[in-house]
Amino acid sequence: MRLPVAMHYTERRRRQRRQQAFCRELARMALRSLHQELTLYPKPGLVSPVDKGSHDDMDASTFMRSLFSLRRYFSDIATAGMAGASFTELKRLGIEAEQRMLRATGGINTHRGAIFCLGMLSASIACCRGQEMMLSPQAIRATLLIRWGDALTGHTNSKGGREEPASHGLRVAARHAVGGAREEGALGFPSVFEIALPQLQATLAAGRDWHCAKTDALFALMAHVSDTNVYHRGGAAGAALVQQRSRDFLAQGGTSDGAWQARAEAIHHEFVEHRLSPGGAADLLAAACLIHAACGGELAA
Ligand SMILES: CC(C)(COP(=O)(O)OP(=O)(O)OC[C@H]1O[C@@H](n2cnc3c(N)ncnc32)[C@H](O[C@H]2O[C@H](COP(=O)(O)OP(=O)(O)OP(=O)(O)O)[C@@H](O)[C@H]2O)[C@@H]1O)[C@@H](O)C(=O)NCCC(=O)NCCS
Ligand SMILES: Nc1ncnc2[nH]cnc12
Repeated sequence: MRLPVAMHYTERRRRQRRQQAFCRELARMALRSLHQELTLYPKPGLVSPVDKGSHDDMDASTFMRSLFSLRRYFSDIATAGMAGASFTELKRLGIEAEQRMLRATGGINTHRGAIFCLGMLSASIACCRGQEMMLSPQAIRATLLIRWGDALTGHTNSKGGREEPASHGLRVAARHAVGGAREEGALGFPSVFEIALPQLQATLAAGRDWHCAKTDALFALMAHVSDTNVYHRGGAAGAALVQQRSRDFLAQGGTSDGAWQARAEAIHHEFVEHRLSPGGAADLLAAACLIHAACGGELAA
């Protein structure tokens, strides 16, 4: 039986409202995930409410201003992703968000990696939802690669295109042959899905709390990721130090060891001494929190 036209219209409007509400909720999750990363301490070399880590031009309030400037962005990119927008459209939203972030922070780059990483993942989560798929890490990653994988690979290969000013990431990639954020995206964020998320889940499954889970996940990321921010500040020697300290921390049991807090704090001070800042790993931790939350996990306070 055919529904009357008015009923079709009402049903369509209801569905549209539900989808808009989902995109707004997803944007809130993305912001909460970034906040979850910011408030974590000890966090080697990184900014937290306790101190400025290895940075002298930004503190936690700079990050909070940046975070507020991204409110509309996450909801816009989710809406675009739900509608199956092209990568060109997502990139336009990403570039606008970068500009708003830089205005909010007085020109300091707080969240460029996060705009890219959590932005693409938000688009993918919303796209899954738009197709009424069950939200799972596998579905979100597969959707990202099917929809935008080719374009993300193109984005990696367009390194140094004339329209882009040479970023720290591009310079480091050329000098040290490391992939960085672009390669992460092109491969469907393996560090989020294969490193950080399983580590978050393993620590929680072992009965430790959310704070421990985030800490272990951050150390797992620092042990594995080629973080262009670390190379930019510390070169290959700095990157080797970050990986070694992180592997040692995990080999001693991570947060299952009674003295983990003191050990993490000592590594924090050592990184600050060397001016090292694993900002890429911090962004990827926030991305893993977002996937955890979108798939039904709790983001504890
Ligand atoms: C794809 C882009 C992200 C461009 O990346 P590019 O390769 O050109 O490099 P950068 O501009 O340097 O930015 C990359 C940022 O990504 C983070 N990152 C690093 N390594 C990884 C990694 N392996 N995986 C994932 N993410 C990674 C990292 O971000 C954090 O560090 C930031 C501070 O960086 P920076 O300003 O360089 O360093 P400072 O120490 O502060 O410098 P000084 O004190 O010396 O001045 C901090 O913001 C963290 O976020 C890298 O910085 C992207 O820019 C792009 O293409 N944008 C266009 C928009 C777009 O395409 N969007 C797509 C749809 S959303
Ligand atoms: N907490 C933090 N400190 C420094 N750089 C970062 N990039 C992303 N999060 C960061």
